[in-house]
Amino acid sequence: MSVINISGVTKKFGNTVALDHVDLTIEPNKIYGLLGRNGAGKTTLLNLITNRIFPNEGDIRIGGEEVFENEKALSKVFYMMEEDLYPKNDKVIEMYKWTKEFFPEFDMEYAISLSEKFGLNVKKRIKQLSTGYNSIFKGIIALSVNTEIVILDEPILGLDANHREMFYREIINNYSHNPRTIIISTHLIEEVSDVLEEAIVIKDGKVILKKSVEELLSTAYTVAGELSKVDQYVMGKEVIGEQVMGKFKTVTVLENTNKKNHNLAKELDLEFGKVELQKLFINLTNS
Ligand SMILES: Nc1ncnc2c1ncn2[C@@H]1O[C@H](COP(=O)(O)OP(=O)(O)OP(=O)(O)O)[C@@H](O)[C@H]1O
Repeated sequence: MSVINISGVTKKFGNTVALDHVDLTIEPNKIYGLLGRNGAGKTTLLNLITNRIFPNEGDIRIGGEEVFENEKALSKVFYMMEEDLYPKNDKVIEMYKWTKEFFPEFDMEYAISLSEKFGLNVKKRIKQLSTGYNSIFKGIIALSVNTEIVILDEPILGLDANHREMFYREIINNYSHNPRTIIISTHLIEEVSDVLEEAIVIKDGKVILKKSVEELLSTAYTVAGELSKVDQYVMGKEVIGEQVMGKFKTVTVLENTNKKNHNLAKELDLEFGKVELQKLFINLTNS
């Protein structure tokens, strides 16, 4: 069963092909990371899913129904956009009330308790919020809205390290109480990697990968130790990153670990480690 179904979708802006025959299935109750370099087509895809723009070709369905001017299908989705669309003169609390009118499942109590937790004064006007607090405000709405699908486009824009950590923890906490489909589009891949179950990588308007993060991380590993021994170890293997510090070297190898590798590493006194999602992403999207 899928909640979002995208088939053969192409979107052009003049001569720019922002999305090129994209097929994608989003399953229920998973946290997805939508990853891609600048201009890859992430926002275009999210705008298409939420019917803000229309494809030149292809079909987009939510819960089996076409999204085009379909209020019922679209009411299942909440889209936290990077853009700021809230009226600047209104107060945070007024925006919470306004959201509840459109999304009756909006949990006001939770929104207010989150505001306290993050130190967001709900009596402030939107225009008085700093960039970070503006993201917190939008993030709180997204977490409280209780739609079947929640889309977050760059949700941690301007947040300091503490607030980012708090926000990621809150996503997991929220999801464990109320599993649903969450799609997070972000550039801060390493930070969000523990939150994600599945990664979707877009490159030049095409979906080049859709895999569980666990599976993805098992496709590579790091190995570290004395420089010459590491060089000996990686002979004939595909290396996608390396770091040298004096006589010490760490490399990222693109392959599954196996017993043979483990034995060889042991012989050479090398240590295995986990690859970072960011490293794999760079390798996938670099060329
Ligand atoms: N309204 C528009 N008019 C013209 N070109 C557009 C428009 N929106 C997007 N594009 C182009 O489509 C391509 C995909 O853009 P999109 O905003 O979807 O990328 P993105 O992956 O969200 O990038 P970023 O990470 O930088 O936000 C880019 O080449 C962009 O310039």
